[in-house]
Amino acid sequence: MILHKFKNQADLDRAAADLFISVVRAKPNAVLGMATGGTPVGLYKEIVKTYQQGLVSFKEVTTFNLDEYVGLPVSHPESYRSFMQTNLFDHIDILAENTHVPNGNATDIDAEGRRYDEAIYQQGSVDMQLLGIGGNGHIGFNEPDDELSRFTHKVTLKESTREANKRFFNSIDEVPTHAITMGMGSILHAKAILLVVKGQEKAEILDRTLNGPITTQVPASLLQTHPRVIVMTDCDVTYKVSHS
Ligand SMILES: N[C@@H]1[C@@H](O)[C@H](O)[C@@H](COP(=O)(O)O)O[C@@H]1O
Repeated sequence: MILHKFKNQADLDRAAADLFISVVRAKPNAVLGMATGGTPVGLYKEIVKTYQQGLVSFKEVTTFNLDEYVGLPVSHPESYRSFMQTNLFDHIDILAENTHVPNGNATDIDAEGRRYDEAIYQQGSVDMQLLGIGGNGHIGFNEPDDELSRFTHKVTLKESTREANKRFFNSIDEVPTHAITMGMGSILHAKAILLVVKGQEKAEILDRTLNGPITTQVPASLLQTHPRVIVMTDCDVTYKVSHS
């Protein structure tokens, strides 16, 4: 892993946006893995700014989002499809048919998971996967557990995750109880991964991600096994590169 620390979130957002933009400039038909939550909002704003300056085009880009709530109408402002439209897709020249978000309203969620993985694998692999991290170490919606799933699948959200996400809803009762998420295998299949972690309250889970044992109880710790992970953060953490 490579750890980049930033003094403020504005610099972090710009650097993260620049990394994604550099991928698209090098490969105009790049496949990008997208994330939702509070963390990527600023970096999506920076990408939109650069697009509006005419410095990058997304006409040939394909995107795959990590996850979606189960049972929330797509038109709900907090569906991850709505989030992506509002924060990014509506403001750039990406083709609608090239943007993929799992369908959380599919009648057969298992079949939807298989369809989603096949769509990713048809593209070869994701060139650059963006990740945030949950307070409990989840990535996508892969929650801590004794076992983790390889493929896109349905998950029951932990109460701590629903609590963390209730700030986007009127009350906890409105936060869905289930989601569909890319599995750990689909995520780790990406050629490169950018993990963005903001806020000192996530310093401890980031430390466990970087330096702790590789464990399914901290799904993000599996990133230690991937050869090309860049971490951008404003947290006060260190990356221990040896046992000493
Ligand atoms: N499923 C998403 C994750 O993809 C996200 O990285 C994480 C952290 O969210 P935030 O950036 O709002 O802290 O939780 C959400 O529930």
